[in-house]
Amino acid sequence: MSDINSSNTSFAHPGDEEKFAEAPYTADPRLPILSWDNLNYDVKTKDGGTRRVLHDISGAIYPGELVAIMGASGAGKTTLLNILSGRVQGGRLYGDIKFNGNKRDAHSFKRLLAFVEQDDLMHASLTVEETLLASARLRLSDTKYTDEDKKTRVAEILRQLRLTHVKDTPIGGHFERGVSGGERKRASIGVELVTDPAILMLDEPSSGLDSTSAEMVVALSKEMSRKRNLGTLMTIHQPSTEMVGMFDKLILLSQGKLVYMGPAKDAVQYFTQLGHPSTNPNPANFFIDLMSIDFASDEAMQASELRVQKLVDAFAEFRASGEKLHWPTNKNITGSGHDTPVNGSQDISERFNALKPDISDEQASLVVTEPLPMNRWIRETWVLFERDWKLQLRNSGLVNGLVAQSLISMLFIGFVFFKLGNSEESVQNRIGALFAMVLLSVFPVAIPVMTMVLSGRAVLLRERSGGAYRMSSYFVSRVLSIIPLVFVPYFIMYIGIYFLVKFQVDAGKFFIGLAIFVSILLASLAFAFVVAMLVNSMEVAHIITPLTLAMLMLFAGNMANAHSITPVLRWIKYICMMYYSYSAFVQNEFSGLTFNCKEDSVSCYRTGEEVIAGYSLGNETIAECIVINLALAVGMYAAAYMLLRWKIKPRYLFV
Ligand SMILES: Nc1ncnc2c1ncn2[C@@H]1O[C@H](COP(=O)(O)OP(=O)(O)OP(=O)(O)O)[C@@H](O)[C@H]1O
Repeated sequence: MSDINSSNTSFAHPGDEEKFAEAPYTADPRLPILSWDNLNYDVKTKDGGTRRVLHDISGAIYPGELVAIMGASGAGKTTLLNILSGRVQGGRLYGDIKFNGNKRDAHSFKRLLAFVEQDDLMHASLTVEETLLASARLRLSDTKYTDEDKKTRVAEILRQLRLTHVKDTPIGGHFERGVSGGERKRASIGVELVTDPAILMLDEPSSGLDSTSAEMVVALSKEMSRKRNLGTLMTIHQPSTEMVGMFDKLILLSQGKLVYMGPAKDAVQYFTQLGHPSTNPNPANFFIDLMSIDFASDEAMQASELRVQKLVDAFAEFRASGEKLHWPTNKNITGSGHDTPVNGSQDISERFNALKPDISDEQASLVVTEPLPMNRWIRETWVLFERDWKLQLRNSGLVNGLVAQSLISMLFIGFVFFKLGNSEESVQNRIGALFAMVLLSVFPVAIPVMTMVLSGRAVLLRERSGGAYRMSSYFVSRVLSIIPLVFVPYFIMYIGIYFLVKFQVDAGKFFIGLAIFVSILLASLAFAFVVAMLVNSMEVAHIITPLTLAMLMLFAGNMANAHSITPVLRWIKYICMMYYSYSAFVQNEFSGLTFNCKEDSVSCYRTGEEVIAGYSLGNETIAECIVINLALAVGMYAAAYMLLRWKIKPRYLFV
């Protein structure tokens, strides 16, 4: 393949030449933006063998054209799209893929690829405009674009995708009403298009949409391909006749083999020439019927397998011997009718031969395809913080839940242990109130925070695979945006409980208690992050979190005496944030207190120091307890971050 002449670089937006001058791709319509040759993909079977899922697939896509991958269920459409987008994991991949005529560089390829997943993974409570703007702010360079430029670009994309009228409507999701399915899909496309990609790939963009919305998505994809000179590739299950008419090229797959790749409008005629005249007014249904395996009986299966194999062989022969077999029309390969400067007499086999790469049967290497970050860390973190903060405030269930639970807990504890005084009974009540405070700073904090962090995982995966930001920016912004959300209602709870219960009226003790409270809240949040990063399933997380916390609670020093725990398990208290905060709370509150024991009392603590010693809670000073709790929190945040990096760094097969 010829080298790309940089002078051919085309600019997506007139007037933006300066900004796009560094675009590392050309959009010369005579040269394929992506070509692939002899792709073979094997997966492991349960019996330890291998199964070939894709067989010798070759093809190419040119700038400005819209190509559909079609085939029956299990034909290999998604696998091919994943391989071409550099998203396939596991198995063995052989062959060659070239981007712009050259071997792909994982980082720059990902930057120039817009991949729209089948599920529209966006934050439900952000509006359409906010969603696109966040994508633009994160994925466009600040040195090239001002914030105004980014807003202008988003407005332009909204207009092109016919989304301006719903720009202030939330995306919506399972539990909240938002834009329609078709609008959501178009918003997903917009999120990817803000970066000016060279290639747009869409996995089943019509799934779940009514026919009108599906047609609009395909029509807009075509319009975008033309206007922006994008090579657009989509998998599609059973498009309508109108949709088939919009595609420039079709890639027809059956059982992982290529049955046809060429102009969409010539496909019916091609099969007619092979002795299979169309039997269905919808060409897509005709192709699927022709390529499907009939499992009704052994005979039907053999007959259909034979038919498919003949089609595969015929297409291979067609490509190999282009001298004899020509396309029914002499138009260029794209068949798009747009101004493609391709020699009109050139036949398809020549075009395919022109794509022959110099390397073949190359086995894929495993790479971590992380595009390089676009902006400074601090800016990226700030954009993410702003978005997370907005998302959290709009999560009324979470905000109201945290406020309600802190107020209810405050009133409940406050009035159960109201005005403790210094009676003999007040010792038990004080102990109970302090332990309740510890429990309330752990369970009701860790569980909702873990749920919130885990529920954002799908969007994180999508954004990370597009290289929208650094993992550290995500982590820091997530932690920082959650802290005030939890701390504000819990501070109110602390103050309320302190004065209702009437702990020692002493400013020093009040603020030391507050410091202990902060340390346990930080540790609880860190614990929630560890669980959210450790597991993938919400169900498992909801079992693990309360179970682990309930186990740790046994070591907090209230239920079991810290000194008398079975030696083999005693070490657990040293990693138990509840133990340190409870110990610190008890020392802070009881030191300096005296109690009025009844005359006939036999087991009355006379001083607070006796209580601290009786519960074996004075081993570490208050300062040590706070420092250890903070160290535990830092350790857990570090562990959560390492887990995040490990989990969200999928190793893709890349050729
Ligand atoms: N990693 C894998 N392990 C095992 N089998 C796999 C793997 N990847 C793909 N396959 C198999 O390859 C075949 C093609 O799968 P693929 O998902 O690409 O089909 P598809 O044409 O997209 O189907 P559908 O339209 O139903 O989504 C299927 O039989 C699938 O089970």
